[in-house]
Amino acid sequence: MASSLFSGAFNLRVNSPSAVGSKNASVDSVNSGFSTLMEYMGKGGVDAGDDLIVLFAHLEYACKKIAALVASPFNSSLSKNVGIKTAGSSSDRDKPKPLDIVSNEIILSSLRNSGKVAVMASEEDDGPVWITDDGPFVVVMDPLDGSRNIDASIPTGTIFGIYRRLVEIDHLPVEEKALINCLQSGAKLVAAAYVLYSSATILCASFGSGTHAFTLDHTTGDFLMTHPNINIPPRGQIYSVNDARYFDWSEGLRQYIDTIRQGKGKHPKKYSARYICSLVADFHRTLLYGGVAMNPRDHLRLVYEANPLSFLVEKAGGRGSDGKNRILSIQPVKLHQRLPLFLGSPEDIEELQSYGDVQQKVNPGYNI
Ligand SMILES: O=P(O)(O)OC[C@H]1O[C@](O)(COP(=O)(O)O)[C@@H](O)[C@@H]1O
Repeated sequence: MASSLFSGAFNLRVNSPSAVGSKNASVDSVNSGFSTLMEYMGKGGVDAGDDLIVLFAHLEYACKKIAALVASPFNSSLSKNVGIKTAGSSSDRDKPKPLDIVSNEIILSSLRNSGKVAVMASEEDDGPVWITDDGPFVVVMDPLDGSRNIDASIPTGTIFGIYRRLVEIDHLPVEEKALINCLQSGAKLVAAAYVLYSSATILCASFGSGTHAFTLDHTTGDFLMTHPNINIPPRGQIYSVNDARYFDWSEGLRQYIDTIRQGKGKHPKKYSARYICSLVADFHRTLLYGGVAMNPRDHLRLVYEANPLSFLVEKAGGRGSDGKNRILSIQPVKLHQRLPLFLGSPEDIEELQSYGDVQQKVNPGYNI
């Protein structure tokens, strides 16, 4: 009984108008069955190419391991890096590592095993890691965003951006070409994805045509397409920001938030606030329900967070902005460059930007 209910729910999804009315005709054939991420990437779907399929198979594997790790009863000692020594050991090597470091290692090992990655840059590392000379791809990533919330079992996420290796600079010294490859503008992304570790584990990806979400089926280990061709609502009714910073905000941002809270903006409805303080979770909700998710101070990273998420929101019909400029048009100059970030529905972002001065100028450091 339970299993027929379960498959019934799946069939509903398969036959839903959004699944049938997909933008990409070749994807329709896949949507006629409940497709996995791998099937979708294959020839019957988006035809992402063998190299990218192999890479994603490895990323999938790494993220399933991270999903298990964040849900593990043993993760609280990992997340605190409290230095519990295992019996009989005395060296630092045996100390538990924080979850974001463990996640970084899991993904790096998968990228190495894929054989498809020339260079990887991670929010957790000081500089890029050169992996293999002939790898066709460059991967930039935040291995475990929101990990400061993990002790309270609040959702976390992994973010990836994937570029092609710049073959024209293959002759440069490794350090130089590694950095240049990782500093490509977001407009050159060939794919981006995030994985949300929450009540469900969801992998949301774009390979350039549409943004699609796949939910991990724990019974088979497959990521099943549950949200084909996500279209962010043109306008939402939710704003997502750390409100406690109100008195550090610029005048424009205060006015904007005051206006939409009271239902006096272009949308004559009072907005509601939602803020998980976990970027992937706040972004995922925004993608599905619309509105705007923002961090107006120089905090989030252009390379690892802003670019991949802007790529995904744009492919879903939304916008990614630093308050003034389109994120994907900003040329990164530093690997760990930080900036204000506003992601969301096109009409909400346009209205927000019309207030001009929405970036937070002061960043006093909030130790929480
Ligand atoms: O403290 P703020 O400005 O609300 O920032 C919260 C944001 O910072 C993050 O925790 C990422 O910051 P870290 O990379 O320092 O962990 C996001 O998940 C979240 O959206």
